[in-house]
Amino acid sequence: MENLLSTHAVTKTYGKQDALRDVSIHVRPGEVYGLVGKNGAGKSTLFKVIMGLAVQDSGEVSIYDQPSIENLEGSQKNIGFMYGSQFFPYLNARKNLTYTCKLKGITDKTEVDRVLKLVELDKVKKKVKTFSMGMKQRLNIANALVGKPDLIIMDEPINGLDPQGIASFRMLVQKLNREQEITFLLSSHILGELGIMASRFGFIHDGELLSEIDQNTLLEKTEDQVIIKVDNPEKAAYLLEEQLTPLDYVVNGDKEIILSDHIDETNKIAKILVDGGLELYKLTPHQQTLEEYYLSLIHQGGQENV
Ligand SMILES: Nc1ncnc2c1ncn2[C@@H]1O[C@H](COP(=O)(O)OP(=O)(O)OP(=O)(O)O)[C@@H](O)[C@H]1O
Repeated sequence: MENLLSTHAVTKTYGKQDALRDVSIHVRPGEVYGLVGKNGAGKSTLFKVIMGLAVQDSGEVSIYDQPSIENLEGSQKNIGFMYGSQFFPYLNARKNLTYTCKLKGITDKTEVDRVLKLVELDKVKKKVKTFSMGMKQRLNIANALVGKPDLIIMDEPINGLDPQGIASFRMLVQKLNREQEITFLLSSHILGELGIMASRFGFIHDGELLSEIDQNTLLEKTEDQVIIKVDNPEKAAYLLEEQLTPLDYVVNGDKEIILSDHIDETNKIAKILVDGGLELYKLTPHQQTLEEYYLSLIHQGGQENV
């Protein structure tokens, strides 16, 4: 089995609005897959289609490489979905999850304890209404874990968490992925965090999947660069173009020159600029971030799939 979950050319429109256009993603067993896209990119719509909560206009969803429509109910038991679950505030975690078991038809009396232990809420007795955001998030995960799914899907799971909550969430996902062999499909527009959590990425923009790429390839593609800040960027660009060829650079919104080649020649670059009478404020090596990579993909209109 190559893919635990895949979509094939899924298209969905709301009136005249294209929410998804020919979106094909491939989530392999054992991955933490990060679906990256800004607000309105189509992430939630894709998840709703996968879960059967919205109906696509065309295209297919496959679970274990089988079209899910043939065995929708059976297939979806393998998926835990976290989409802003609502809990009973006046009940504790255990009672809320007992209710989830009832809804899912799970009769095993040890299931609630098993999932509460996995998220370290087994000793907590208080009502859910007194939970912190981080605790609610762990309860959300426990809720998705009920019934031992192979895949957990979470839409914007780190929204609203503080930095400490985000770090604990990341560690919990990585622990469940490693120790319980659970595959995760997560979406986020907080790219820095997703960048260190996921092992593969799908980049979605305006309803289209621009690229699918694994962590190692992403590292190769997020190029090393040099950032230069001077008093006169136009003159600096002219001097550098004159003396370093070929030269690949852009000027960002802060009027900094971002060089993608000649990055090992910082001494030479400094000399060209200073000899040219420029005031040099900054000359620093820089590794492109996931966010910058995403923006460059949007700029190029997207291409490769790896
Ligand atoms: N029920 C709906 N009716 C009409 N338009 C919708 C509906 N749901 C989503 N859309 C539109 O479809 C597009 C994709 O929305 P979607 O919610 O999937 O994006 P998203 O990437 O999840 O963003 P966000 O994080 O802001 O929810 C947007 O332009 C949105 O306005």
